[in-house]
Amino acid sequence: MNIGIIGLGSIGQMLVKGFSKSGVASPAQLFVYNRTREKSEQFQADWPFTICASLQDVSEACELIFICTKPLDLYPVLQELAPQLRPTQHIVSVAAGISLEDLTSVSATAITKVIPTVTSQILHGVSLYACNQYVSSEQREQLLRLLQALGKAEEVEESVIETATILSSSGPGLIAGMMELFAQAAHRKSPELSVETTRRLLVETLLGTAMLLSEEDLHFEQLIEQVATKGGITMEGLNVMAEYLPPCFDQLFLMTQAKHDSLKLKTKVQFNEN
Ligand SMILES: NC(=O)C1=CN([C@@H]2O[C@H](COP(=O)(O)OP(=O)(O)OC[C@H]3O[C@@H](n4cnc5c(N)ncnc54)[C@H](O)[C@@H]3O)[C@@H](O)[C@H]2O)C=CC1
Ligand SMILES: O=C(O)[C@@H]1CCC=N1
Repeated sequence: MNIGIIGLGSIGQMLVKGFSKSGVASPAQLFVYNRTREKSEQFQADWPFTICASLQDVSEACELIFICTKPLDLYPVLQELAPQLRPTQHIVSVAAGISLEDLTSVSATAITKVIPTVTSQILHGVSLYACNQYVSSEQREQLLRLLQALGKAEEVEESVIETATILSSSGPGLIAGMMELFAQAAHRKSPELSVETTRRLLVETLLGTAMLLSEEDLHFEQLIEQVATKGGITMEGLNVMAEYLPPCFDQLFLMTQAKHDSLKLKTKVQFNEN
């Protein structure tokens, strides 16, 4: 099956790499359209997909089409595609903050909302997904096979997709942000340890931690028990985090939800005005 990718930014590129590296689809099966063609040409050197000259070219060639533009650039793309869609085609929107209801209002055809993650370029991470009522079981299976090649796939209700997005999709950026603050604090305490060194120590620690949790199927609490010797040092750090981090994470969810909501308002205007 040919797969269309519209928008070759972080997520479009992740899909090209992930599908190709996993072998679930070869570059020959990928048809890419990006607003600026040069970007596609540069990327094509490593991943020999087909560059399309228009949305129509993608639509003619592909049964499954991922729209990977930024949320505010999605409406015009879907609006142009809608009249030419065949009943067998399946559209995937990866835009955070655009509801299936709004998407389906433009085209009463098979549409799935997928919230991917950049970590899927190395075939790890979770893709969240929710399908509309027009997606057939065969289309769902086909998509699931692709998403599972990128890591794990988890079907979620739209009512919780925005909270889950912060964990699985914003997560890599947020974790990197936390690690940078951790690295900087270590350097402030011991300036003779360069920030490069503190970062390097943390990356390896992050990798080992994730692998241990996953391979031994440990809960966070079980790992904490292994590390934090009773009456020892780690417990002091855990106590500080227990005091200061819950309000920080509550605020993080508050602010990211507010951003989701304002994005939804802006995109809803586009969908309702037309
Ligand atoms: N970056 C991430 O980790 C995640 C992003 N998303 C969603 O993925 C979407 C894309 O995000 P990014 O890849 O980060 O953005 P990006 O800005 O890196 O990429 C967007 C791409 O779309 C292209 N584009 C814009 N209008 C176009 C059009 N009319 N036709 C063809 N191409 C067009 C741009 O040239 C650009 O290459 C967003 O809707 C975002 O909400 C979802 C989950 C994770
Ligand atoms: O930051 C963003 O808007 C996108 C959606 C989730 C992850 N990245």
